[in-house]
Amino acid sequence: MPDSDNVHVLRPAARPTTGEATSPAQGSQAQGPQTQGSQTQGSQTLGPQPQGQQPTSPASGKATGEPVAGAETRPVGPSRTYEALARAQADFPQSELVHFGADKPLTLDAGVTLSPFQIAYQTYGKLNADKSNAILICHALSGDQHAANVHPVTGKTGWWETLIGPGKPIDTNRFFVIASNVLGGCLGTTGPSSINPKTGFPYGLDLPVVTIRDMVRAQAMLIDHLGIDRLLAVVGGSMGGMQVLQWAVSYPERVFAAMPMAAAARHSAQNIAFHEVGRQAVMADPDWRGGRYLLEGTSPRSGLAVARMAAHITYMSDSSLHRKFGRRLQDRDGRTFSFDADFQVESYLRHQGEAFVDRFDANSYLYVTRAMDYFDLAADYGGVLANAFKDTRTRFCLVSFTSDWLFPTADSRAVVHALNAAGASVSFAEIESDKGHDAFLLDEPELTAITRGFLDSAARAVGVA
Ligand SMILES: CC(=O)SCCNC(=O)CCNC(=O)[C@H](O)C(C)(C)COP(=O)(O)OP(=O)(O)OC[C@H]1O[C@@H](n2cnc3c(N)ncnc32)[C@H](O)[C@@H]1OP(=O)(O)O
Ligand SMILES: N[C@@H](CCO)C(=O)O
Repeated sequence: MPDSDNVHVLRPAARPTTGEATSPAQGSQAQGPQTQGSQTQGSQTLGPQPQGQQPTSPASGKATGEPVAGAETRPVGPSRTYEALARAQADFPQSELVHFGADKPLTLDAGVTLSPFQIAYQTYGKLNADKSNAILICHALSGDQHAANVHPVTGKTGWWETLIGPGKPIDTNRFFVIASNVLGGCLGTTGPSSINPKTGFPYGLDLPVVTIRDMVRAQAMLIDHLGIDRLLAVVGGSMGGMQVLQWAVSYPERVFAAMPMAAAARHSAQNIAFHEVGRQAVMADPDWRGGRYLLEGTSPRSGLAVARMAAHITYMSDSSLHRKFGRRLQDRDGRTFSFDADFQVESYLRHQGEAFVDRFDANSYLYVTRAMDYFDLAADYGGVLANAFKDTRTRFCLVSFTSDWLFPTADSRAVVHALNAAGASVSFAEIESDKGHDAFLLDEPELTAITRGFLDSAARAVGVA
């Protein structure tokens, strides 16, 4: 497809040297993107490498792999290696990359424009001749574009391989599946750890605050770039579900089918409160340095890990925590009468915190949680959600989980009621599960069946073989 002078399709891999670091997933980009018609123009270096990509701080010589207090730590070396690899992805992702130049600024809800900016994305399957089989996948808070391939930093399988792949409900033999990293993220789409071309250093807090609508605007530019007028479906969970709803409202004519899971039309006061706790944990870490840790060669690992530990509890349910761990002790016969991780659940949370810090940027955590907090779909429609969906012809399928107390069924039901009031085509399933909010990421047979059925029906309706 034609690229304007200021839109460059970039390929991965002009990655900066990270000392002795080797990728746990080196060479493991499992399914090469198959965007039809893209022109590869090589990679582009946008500026000096952030100092934070070095395994140790050049400023202080201090190791960047500080553990959570008292945690059963992973060795500092490997953590630093993972973190350095993750940081390299911010500007040089192992993904398809589109760079929007000065002629394609992104207008943000904050009232400013962002230009230039880039979007990192993965595709799976092939776009058909009439471009009617494209499905956009929207990821959740800490997700990324690696929905169905081995992750370049962690070496783990894609986060939605339960649903995406050949013969799976989001069938890559039939559909052209696109997954992009959100604006404000840290895996290659412009975010706070990206190089600010005006200064040559990472944006940090100089990046404007972004919203879910901004994320969706940026995705629409990617979809334009791919030459796709209408998406067969937009699918996502949690923050991904917020993006799905925003797509249906912002671009109703471009979304044939929409499938928001474990989502809501606005972030609740309780959820904003949880996010604020997490942000305060990050900002209270002395190594956060007012958001300038990449420049100063530090890393707010403890703060971000604590933020993730607290958040992770909200992604599970009381019964799933009980089922997994109960009151069992971690590798010991009795209590130690100390503050070590005596309980398995403590050890588990510490592990989740540490693992998160290895792959996610602390400032991105601030930006992405903020975007979720600001989300309120009805706000621009006089507080009447049904008006946001007025005259929509998109067909919807909403999914919630019985044990999700973060985005409870009532939130999805409110969207369904609004869609009913707007006369929209909508189906809704509340799935019985004890796995809490993150159930949408797990192998849930009912979710698999519903997703398959809904997408098959959409495909039939538009004549996708
Ligand atoms: C949404 C997106 O778009 S992408 C982002 C999605 N990914 C995440 O959110 C990652 C963090 N979230 C999770 O791990 C979520 O619980 C899930 C839903 C994704 C995975 O759930 P499950 O498959 O049930 O995994 P579980 O919660 O048991 O965690 C397994 C991990 O805990 C570790 N673990 C389990 N018990 C313990 C313990 N007692 N002590 C220390 N670690 C432990 C396991 O070793 C495993 O580690 P690994 O992930 O590094 O291999
Ligand atoms: N656990 C998922 C869902 C959170 O809403 C994530 O971290 O993105």
